[in-house]
Amino acid sequence: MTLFDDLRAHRAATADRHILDLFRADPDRFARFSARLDDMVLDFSKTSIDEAALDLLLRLARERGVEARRDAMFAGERINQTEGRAVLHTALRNRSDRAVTVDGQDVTPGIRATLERMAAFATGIRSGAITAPSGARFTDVVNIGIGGSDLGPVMAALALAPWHDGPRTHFVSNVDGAHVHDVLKGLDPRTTLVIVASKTFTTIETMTNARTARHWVEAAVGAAAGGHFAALSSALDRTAEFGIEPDRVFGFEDWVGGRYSMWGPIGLSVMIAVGPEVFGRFLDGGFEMDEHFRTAPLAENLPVLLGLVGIWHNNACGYPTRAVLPYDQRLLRLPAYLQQLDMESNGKRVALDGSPLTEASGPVVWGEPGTNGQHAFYQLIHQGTAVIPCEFLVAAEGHEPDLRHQHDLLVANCLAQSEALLVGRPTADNPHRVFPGNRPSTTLMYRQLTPETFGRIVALYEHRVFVEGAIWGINSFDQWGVELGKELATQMLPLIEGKGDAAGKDGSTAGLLGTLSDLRG
Ligand SMILES: O=P(O)(O)OC[C@H]1O[C@H](O)[C@H](O)[C@@H](O)[C@@H]1O
Repeated sequence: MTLFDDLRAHRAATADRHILDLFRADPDRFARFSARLDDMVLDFSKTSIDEAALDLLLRLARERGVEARRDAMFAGERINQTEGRAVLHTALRNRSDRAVTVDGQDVTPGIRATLERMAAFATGIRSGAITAPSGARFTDVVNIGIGGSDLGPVMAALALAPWHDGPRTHFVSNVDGAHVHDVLKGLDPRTTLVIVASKTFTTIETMTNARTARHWVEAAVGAAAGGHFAALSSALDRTAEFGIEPDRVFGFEDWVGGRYSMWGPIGLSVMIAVGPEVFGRFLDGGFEMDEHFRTAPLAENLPVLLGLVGIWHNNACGYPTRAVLPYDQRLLRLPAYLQQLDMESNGKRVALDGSPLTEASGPVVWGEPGTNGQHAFYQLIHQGTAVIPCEFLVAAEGHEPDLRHQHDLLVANCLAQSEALLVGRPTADNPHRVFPGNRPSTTLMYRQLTPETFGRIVALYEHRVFVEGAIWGINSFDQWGVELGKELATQMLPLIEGKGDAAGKDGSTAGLLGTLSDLRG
């Protein structure tokens, strides 16, 4: 019997019990099954986790070595074994005097120097001291990147909108020409700064969009186009090859994973939008969560507890998905961001040693902001046959004092939804109107979506993914599963261009290639 088996046995023995019974039996349940970091509270009392389950989960975390692995990460050990790399995105937001070493070398001075260069550049663009070669002020910034070089900055630009006082920011990610076309269509190349964001500087979508943007700028300003470009990458040889001036290149090391990279140079577009000071407050928030994760006892540790809730729902209850439901419009892109963070990190089928996993790993993560989701898919959450654990996020205060009544309505809806999921309406004269209730949710409540809070939220989820990955014994920091599609796309392109032969392709693919050529005439 493993602890996973014990958890399942405990779940089976208590499956008929209503979560409301847990509240009846324990008036302190909310206090006992919630945790706090400053003005942020994680409530997981509306789940079926009881004292015995929590004990087992905490034992599991210890048995699976979560603490040792966490310490190894912060110590700069090469815990990303399949790529032979350290995992040190936390170093990007290390606001302390502590050295962070990789192979005996303190990486902090390099990180600080890059951050200062970013700040000088961002300040220059914002003040107009750095202009286009013509002397024109940059009014718009276009970040071209995809995956980890896009989702974080896109999410942050919206989350930090109340602090946005710099040039307008735009994002191009999809290789679909519609994306770059539609974004550039509304802009003036003479006053646009293009930031090419790519850790590897080989990603075909980004390189293709970057070349398109280059032609667009060149058509307007000719040889001065170089002065409209900057690059964010860990491949400095390739940025030079692309023709980007070295003083416009902001580098980072291979121990920053793409989906963990928004804290450093990949965040430049955000820093230009909100300024280095506000960006620094975002880093402060991330650092605060790091310190908490490193030092708080497991039973009070927010990322650990959120991870254990995930393990309970996935491995003990067998719920294969979880919904992230921010009642915070400015977290609109959090679910998309988490889809990469969580599913690319923990969507794995083998353990660190290559042996097949015997436990289910990364669940499907999905969601939309409330209240919009309520008018779309909540029907299934309340009355569908699948149980979907819901993760609500909500701020006590909005940023629009004049619209306090709307914020009150927002918060009322958030609390009403978790209450409805819990309590349900089990008896009704019409079965179509029955709400079974007893459906689990967590709520993360914070005072306000400040830059610090936003940093804490992102770091909370990063470490939650870490905790779950450590418990499953997988490498959360590689992503081999994205490679095959890339390779096949490269091989497919000549066939799409009508230059190759579909012999050897499976019947469906050959059929679709035939259809494509028919449709194209
Ligand atoms: O930043 P880049 O090197 O361009 O990579 C962009 C993205 O593409 C890859 O396919 C990976 O799956 C992602 O983890 C990465 O964030």
